[in-house]
Amino acid sequence: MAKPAYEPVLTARRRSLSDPLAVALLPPENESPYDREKRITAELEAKKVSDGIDDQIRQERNDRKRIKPEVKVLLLGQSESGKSTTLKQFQLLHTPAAFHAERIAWRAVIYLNLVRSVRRIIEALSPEPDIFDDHDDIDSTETASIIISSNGRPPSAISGTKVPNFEIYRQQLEPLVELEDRLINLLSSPDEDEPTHLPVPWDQQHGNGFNGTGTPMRIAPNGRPMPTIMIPPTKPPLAATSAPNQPRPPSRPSTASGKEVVLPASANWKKIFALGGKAKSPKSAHTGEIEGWWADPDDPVHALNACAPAMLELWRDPRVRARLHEKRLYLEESSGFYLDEIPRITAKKYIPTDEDVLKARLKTMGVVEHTFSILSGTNRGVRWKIYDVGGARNQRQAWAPYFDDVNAIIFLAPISAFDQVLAEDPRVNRLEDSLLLWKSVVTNKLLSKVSIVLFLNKCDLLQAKLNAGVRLHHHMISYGDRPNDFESVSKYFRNKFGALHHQFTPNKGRELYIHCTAVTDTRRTSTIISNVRDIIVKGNLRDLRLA
Ligand SMILES: Nc1nc2c(ncn2[C@@H]2O[C@H](COP(=O)(O)OP(=O)(O)OP(=O)(O)O)[C@@H](O)[C@H]2O)c(=O)[nH]1
Ligand SMILES: [Mg+2]
Repeated sequence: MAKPAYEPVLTARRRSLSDPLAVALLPPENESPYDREKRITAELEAKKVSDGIDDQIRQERNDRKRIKPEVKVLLLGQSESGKSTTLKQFQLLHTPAAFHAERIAWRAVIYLNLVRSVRRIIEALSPEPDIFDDHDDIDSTETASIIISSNGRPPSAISGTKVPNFEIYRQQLEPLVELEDRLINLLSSPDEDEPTHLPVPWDQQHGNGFNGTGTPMRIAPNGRPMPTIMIPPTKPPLAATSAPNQPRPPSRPSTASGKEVVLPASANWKKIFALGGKAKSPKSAHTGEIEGWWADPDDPVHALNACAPAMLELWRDPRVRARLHEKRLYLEESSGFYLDEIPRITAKKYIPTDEDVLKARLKTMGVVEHTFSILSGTNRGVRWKIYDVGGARNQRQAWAPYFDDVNAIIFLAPISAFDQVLAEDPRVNRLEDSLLLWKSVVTNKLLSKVSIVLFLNKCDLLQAKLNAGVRLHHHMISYGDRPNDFESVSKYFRNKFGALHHQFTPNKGRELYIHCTAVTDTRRTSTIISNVRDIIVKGNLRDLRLA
């Protein structure tokens, strides 16, 4: 009989005879060929089972190596606190190629931000009271940059500098009304006045891909709302402020009449580089030169470029600045940044810089998720999921489904907003709202095991505001007569938020990490993000080990 390929007996025979187990396993001396064959078959069978178990163990070990730890972070805070800007900083740090690839798509948003700033100036300069506005000069829907007069009088009650060129400016800049409508239509989904439902998915929209009919809230398969991004509403068109004899521009479509404007956050919209009517091929058929949007006569850049000299003159007019100051309209707090960059931004071949993108304002509706992995350093291989939520009051119900599943929260409180009111409710002070929101987050039992990092944000604006002489005490009586400088004020807020956490957290052992931030500042923010990342990962790994 042929010998089996495998001869375990030989192995056993080599064992030392002083080993009792080896002796016990030796085949009997007088083993018959039949018994031998039976024994070898049984031993082969046992080896197969044993090898199978070994393979399984090896496989599991490999699987364990492949499954990297995952960290889920939720960005929380009121609207305009800087959540999406923080997310952009994470993207810039960890997926810079993707961030840069999207840069050009922010062009339309930046144009709209600039156009709105200019229009707000025109409105503020108007000698006519705004007949469409129920709240005098206090814009009920877009208060990010409105400072309520500390003496309690509405800003319109403060008479002052006249701008003799107002009518010329208004006429020269009238094309911006139409341009604004175009940009809004380009970036929005209609009938989105209050976000009771999220817009239809991109691929279900009709026409040019930007306009479609609204359908009930988009829900992802996991039961969570799908992401969208929104642009803040505007005041009525310039027509509302025009002199009685001036012809009024045509009324705006419903999407633009002070309602929210929706920009889907799907990756698709970001692929739309051409903002005009025709998509351009990258190379001209005639010359072989690269062609872009600037070669498209319908692209908004042309209207913007034509208005650039008037915009520049308006913004540089000392009387205009004086009037804005009197009316306490600080455009620096919203998209005023672009006003200092008019020639660059209105250039035909303008490509947004990283800073431009970081400062571009889009209101978030729903929840936006960003995933990345850390490829180097001590936290190599950790997978991150960051959820950016809409912070407006009617968006906050979308937060809760994420509470039972996150490892960390970065809460943003814009402490420069101590003298501002909520866009969604002008009766509510922004800082009061932040404190209440903070309290509800730190009190929440579902979040008791979650690491919390607090960003006291917009410190750059706080500094500028305090330097300009705005006094915290006028808006927060409890501040008393402490010095009105940055150090004292930021320390006061640090203590106030810290004390609420200390008093109300259900987890007394939880350490709170507080940073004073200006999340539009990439250099400072990247250092903070690295620290925060380490803290969160350490906490998360510790929890995994304890589990
Ligand atoms: N100067 C300055 N501007 C900031 C800072 N943080 C955010 N911003 C600007 O404030 C605006 C609002 O920031 P977002 O990040 O969109 O705010 P958000 O919290 O995502 O707001 P919602 O999406 O409405 O919840 C943007 O124009 C930002 O560029 C900051 O620290 N300093
Ligand atoms: Mg946002």
